[in-house]
Amino acid sequence: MLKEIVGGLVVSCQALPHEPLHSPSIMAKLALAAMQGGAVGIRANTLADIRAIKSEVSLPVIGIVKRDYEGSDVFITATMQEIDELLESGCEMIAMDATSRVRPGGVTTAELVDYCRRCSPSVELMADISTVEEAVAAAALGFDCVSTTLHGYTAGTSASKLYDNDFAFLKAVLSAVSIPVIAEGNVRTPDMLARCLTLGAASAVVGGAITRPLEITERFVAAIGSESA
Ligand SMILES: CC(=O)N[C@H](C=O)[C@@H](O)[C@H](O)[C@H](O)COP(=O)(O)O
Repeated sequence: MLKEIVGGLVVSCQALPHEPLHSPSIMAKLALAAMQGGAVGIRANTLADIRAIKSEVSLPVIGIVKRDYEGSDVFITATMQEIDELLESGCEMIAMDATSRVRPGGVTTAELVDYCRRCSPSVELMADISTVEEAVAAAALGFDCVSTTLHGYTAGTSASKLYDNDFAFLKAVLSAVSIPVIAEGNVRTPDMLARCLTLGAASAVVGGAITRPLEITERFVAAIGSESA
């Protein structure tokens, strides 16, 4: 999959149960629109959504399963159960939380990588990281690529956004690891996407700015009146 997405745009098609577009068939249509618009890959959540997307588009899919567990902040592909669901989905790449946080049940990220490699060696693995140290650790564990997905979404990084200081975090990760780095998280405009690729990101994943109309509407509404202020 990595080869197919280098230099291109991956569109994340996700809607959680509390979101208006929550539905596998809607995610499949969003993926179709993304493909027709020129996306080279899709990122999607849950076995049901991935199945629906795969029946609608031919693009490779980065699969995740978001599930909350008591006693752990890890929610993106946290345990072997989620890995099993993704292996069943036929996705070409599995993304999992690769932060330094403790996983549910005490399973380690290294054990999950090992499990994926044994069960399905052809499925590529993406490490969703939040810090440079986690990116370095993920490369050492044998992940095929790292994604900046969780930068800004952990207790230690919540004050930061990927685009701060002209993508300073992305630059730091790019200089720290030799495996491909994917820019993901708050890439909100075409100019931002272009900047990430110019800086050396292998690809970028864009979600909300394309597939979450509620978020897009809120941004427009927030601008009302701001010109005169
Ligand atoms: C932090 C987290 O849960 N990120 C999730 C990871 O799959 C998705 O909710 C994001 O939409 C995705 O990372 C793309 O980011 P953005 O929607 O900002 O372009």
